[in-house]
This record gives sequence, structure tokens and C-alpha cells, in this order.
Amino acid sequence: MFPQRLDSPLAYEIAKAMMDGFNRHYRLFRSESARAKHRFETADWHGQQRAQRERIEFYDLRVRECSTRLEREFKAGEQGMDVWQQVKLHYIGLLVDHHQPELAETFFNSVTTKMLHRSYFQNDFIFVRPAVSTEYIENAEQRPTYRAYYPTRATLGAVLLQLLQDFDLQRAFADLPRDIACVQAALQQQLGEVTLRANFQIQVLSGLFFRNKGAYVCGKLINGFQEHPFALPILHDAEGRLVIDAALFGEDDMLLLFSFARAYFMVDMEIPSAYVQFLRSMMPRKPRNEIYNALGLAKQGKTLFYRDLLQHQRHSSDKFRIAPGIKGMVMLVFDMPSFPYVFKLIKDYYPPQKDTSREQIKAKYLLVKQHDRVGRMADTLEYSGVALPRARFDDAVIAEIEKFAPSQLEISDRDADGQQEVVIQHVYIERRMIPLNIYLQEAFDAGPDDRRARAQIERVVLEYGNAIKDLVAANIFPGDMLWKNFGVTRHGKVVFYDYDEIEYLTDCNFRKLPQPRTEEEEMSGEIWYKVGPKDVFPETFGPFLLGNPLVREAFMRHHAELLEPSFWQAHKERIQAGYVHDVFPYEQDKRFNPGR
Ligand SMILES: Nc1ncnc2c1ncn2[C@@H]1O[C@H](COP(=O)(O)OP(=O)(O)OP(=O)(O)O)[C@@H](O)[C@H]1O
Repeated sequence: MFPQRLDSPLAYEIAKAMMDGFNRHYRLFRSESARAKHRFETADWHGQQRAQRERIEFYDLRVRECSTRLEREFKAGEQGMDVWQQVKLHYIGLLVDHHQPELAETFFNSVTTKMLHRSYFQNDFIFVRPAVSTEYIENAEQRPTYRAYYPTRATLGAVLLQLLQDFDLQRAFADLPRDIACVQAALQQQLGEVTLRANFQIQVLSGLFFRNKGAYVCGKLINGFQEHPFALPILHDAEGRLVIDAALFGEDDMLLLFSFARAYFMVDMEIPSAYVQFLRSMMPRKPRNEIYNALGLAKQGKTLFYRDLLQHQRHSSDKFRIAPGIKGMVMLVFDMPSFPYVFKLIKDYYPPQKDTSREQIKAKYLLVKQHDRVGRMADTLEYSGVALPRARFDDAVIAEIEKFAPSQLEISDRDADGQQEVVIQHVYIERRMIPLNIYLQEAFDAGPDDRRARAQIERVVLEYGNAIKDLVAANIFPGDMLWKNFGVTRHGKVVFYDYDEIEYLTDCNFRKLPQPRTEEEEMSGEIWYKVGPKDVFPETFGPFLLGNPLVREAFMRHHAELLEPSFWQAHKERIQAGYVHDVFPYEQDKRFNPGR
């Protein structure tokens, strides 16, 4: 297989053009991310959201651009295997000393799979695993990946001040010494009365993390063998001056900040793998694919996820099964018990009350991907042509797909290794959660006298209402608010995952139920009033949601306003007036001054 000689000048030209294509992509991606700082400084919130949305499209545009060029200039798709093998080797050569080799390899995979027929590139041409290491890549630029500061207890305040000033934010703080004093107190509390060791230091990533109306300093405090990850959110106060809003500590706070249910950060990074490595040291349990995703490098996230999935298959023996819970009407959902994700296919057939189509459902999922997910909507990875071993499927799953989504299924020995494979045309993959109906049922089963179960119901109903309120503030009407459409995460957060009926709040009409005018209307079991396609009657939510008395009691105590049309209408009007809501990826009690 390995070519003995690199004797094709054309192969070099193709590799070079491919590399130019990637470099252009990363340059554009990076400068868009870098501009987030200016948008933050000038409070351009709509611009920030637009850029977050548009940046998602960059990758596919550049892949298309590059394959068109390769086709036009080199007829690359028609070249033989010998040329393509040399292209790959030249490309590897060009990656030596490159600062984003792992992303460039993925770009190579995207372009080649787009240009070459599947049977042609079976794993010989693409990078099935990295060929070039990302370890110890150094930055020749002025700005290193992270900066280290060496305070003593006496100089901690002054050092923190310097650390903040080094970010060179072009907007005044309301009172930086006041904020620094709060951070200092929080750091000291975190450290406790321990002896400061020789290596005592603070390391911070040199790029700020921007998202929505916030900027975040991310770093860690190191003392001896102890490491304390932290993040400092910087916001604008009511007068538009900067404030440090909180000091977040520990892996759990970081995981909430970097959650899969939030929009991607904008960070100006020369060496993304070094950022990932640093962030991984702050959150050792978070898979690298999710960290790449959180940084907006979604394609790399997808690549790594797929490699993780294949590796998991090799080191496990359980089977894909129908996901626990109430089956979806439009989505067919399966999972593998040992793997914490679910796989969701759009069905070919759904009941008549679901007046939708594959295209419309895909558009809703895309809407969610591009929207700020405010910690309340699960992110999805979208794949086409996923091949999984047939032997690893329960027959019930195959029967279900054959019945409801036959257009999505092919069973064949595609890679000619003697094993049957299930090839799924199109699938969304997302983090598995505990469906809220199952979570509640477990508490109901424990009985009303069980204090823990009652507390569990109270907490999760409160969380459920908060989830809806966060979605509302972000201009999302979930459509179908039944318990089964929400999941509970490892951190006890309630997250929405059923997107087929989602709408922008600003597109909905929130109406009061009309009063019946005649006895006939009053007694009618049917809906006697006219209902437009975007009409919503919040007063009707109760009967669907609040059958259980414990649930009802908790809901009415915390969230009765969700049953009032005026609540929804007021939010709609605020959003229409251009207001961009603050989203806090941490609890209010973590804020230094919640009233600010
Ligand atoms: N992320 C997830 N984690 C765990 N279970 C999930 C997840 N997503 C979906 N499920 C399970 O699959 C079922 C169907 O999923 P989903 O609600 O997305 O489908 P749907 O067809 O849109 O539903 P509906 O019929 O309400 O429109 C859920 O009720 C739940 O039991």
C-alpha cells in the first residue's frame, strides 16, 4: 500500500491546494472568533448571536469551496489510487509544524469523502486516527496558550488585578478593585489555610471565552499536587460598565459552563489542541469531542465522537435496544446501555396529528443547533451513512426501523469483511438523559410518604418550570411541554430534547380561552372556537401536566404564571422590543451581587 516514491507533482499540488483550503478556513474561523471581543466591548449582543449562528456554517462552505477548486484545477476526483495515496503523504508532510494538524486532517477527510466514491476511500485515504501529534505544539506568537502568575498570599490581589488587565478589555470596569477583592476572597476560601507550596501559581488561558452577553476567564489555581479549576464571568452592569459577576470553582461548575446544552464559545485560539488539553485538565471526565464542540470546532467534535463510538464498540458487548421511555411519534430512538448517548432517526411515517415532514423536522433541529440553547436544549450531532455491526443490534430495533423508517436502513456487508453492517442514512446523536416522566414515576412509585421522593418531585418540578422560563427568555416555545419530552442530566438539570414542534415565541399567538357564548358551546366536549396554526392557549396546559396532586401543588407554588397567557405575551413583547436576556450558566447564589 505504501508508495515507494513520491513521484507525482500533481499529488503535491492537490495536497498543497487542500492545505490552502484548510488554512483559509481556520483563518476565517479564527478572525470571526477574535471579533467576539470587540462585540462584547461594544455591547453588540445581536451581532454576537448572529456571529455564533453564522460561524457554524463556515466549515461546510470551505469544504465545498475547496473540493470545487480541486475538481476545477486538478480533476482531483478522477485521479487514481496511486495519486491519492501520494496526496495523503504529501499532506502529512505539510502538517509537520502546523498549529492545527488535527483539524487539518479532519478537513482532508471531509474533502476527500466528498470527492471520492465510498468504495474508493475505504480508510486508506482518510485519517482514521491522527497521523500527526498535537503534543507540545508551541506558539511562536507573542501570546502563549496560557499565562502563569506567581502570587504570594500578600500579593494575590495585585496579581489578580494584573491578570485581569492583561486581557486588555477596551471598556471600563465599574469598580475593578472591588471585584478583585471578591475574587481574592473566593480564591482564598477555596484554598483554605494550607501552606503555599513552591509551585503555587495561577494559570489562565490567554483567550477569553465569549458567549452571548458574557466573557469568561478560564484557568486554574495550582498548589503542590492540588489543582483548582476556576472561571470568572465578566458581564456588563445596568450602566454598561464591566463587572466580574462570580467566581466559579471546581469541575462541576466548569461542566455546567461547558455543557452540551449551551451555545458554542468564541475564543481566539492559535493552537486549539492546547486549549483542549488545558480544559481537559480542568474537566477530566469531559470527553475531548465535547470540548472541541464547546469551542465551536464541531467537525472535530464529530470526528472524535465517531472514533470514541467505534472504540467503545470494540471494548463492549451489549446491544443497541429501543431507548427506555415512551416511544416517539416522529422519532425512533435507540441506545446502547453501556454508552451514554441516544441515536434518533426521523420516521418515514407518523400519526396524522403530526402534520410535519422530514424537511420540517430537520429544519427544527437546525434551528436548535444555531440558537442559543441556554442550558436547556440538548445539542445534537448529525451523521449520515453511519455503519454499525448488525450483530450488535437487538432484533426489535431492526424490526422497528424496518417498520417505521425503512428509507433509512440498509443492511449489507459494505466493507466486505464478512460481517453484516447496519447502515443508517441519517441520524441525530445526543447525550442520554433520564426522561422526566420516568424520573417522576420513580418518585411516585416510592409513595407520598417517602420524604426523599417528595423532595425529588418538588425539586424537579421547580427545575422543569425554570427550564421553560429559560427557553421562553431565549425566544423558544417548546411546543410540546409534556414531561416525556424533557430529560434530567447528571447534574439534576432539566433539559428539553423534543424539537419537532418547537417555534419562536415571537411567531406564536398566546390567547386566553374564549368564554362560551351558549350553553351548547359550554357543554360541547369538542373545541368550539377557531384555532389558528400558531395559537397557543396556556390555560389548557394544566390538565396535561398536573394530574398528580404532588406535582400540581409544587407547580402551582413555583410556576402558576406559566398557565397565564399574559406571562407568555409579556415575554414575547420584550423580545420583539429587542431585549436580549441574560443567561447565567451558574446559580444566582454564586453571584457576588445578584441585584446588580
Ligand atoms: N436524550 C435522550 N435521553 C434519553 N431518552 C431520550 C432522549 N431523547 C429521546 N429519548 C426517549 O425517546 C423518546 C422519543 O424521543 P422524542 O421525544 O425526541 O421523540 P418524538 O417523536 O419527537 O416525540 P413526540 O411523539 O412527543 O413528538 C422520548 O420520550 C424518550 O423516552
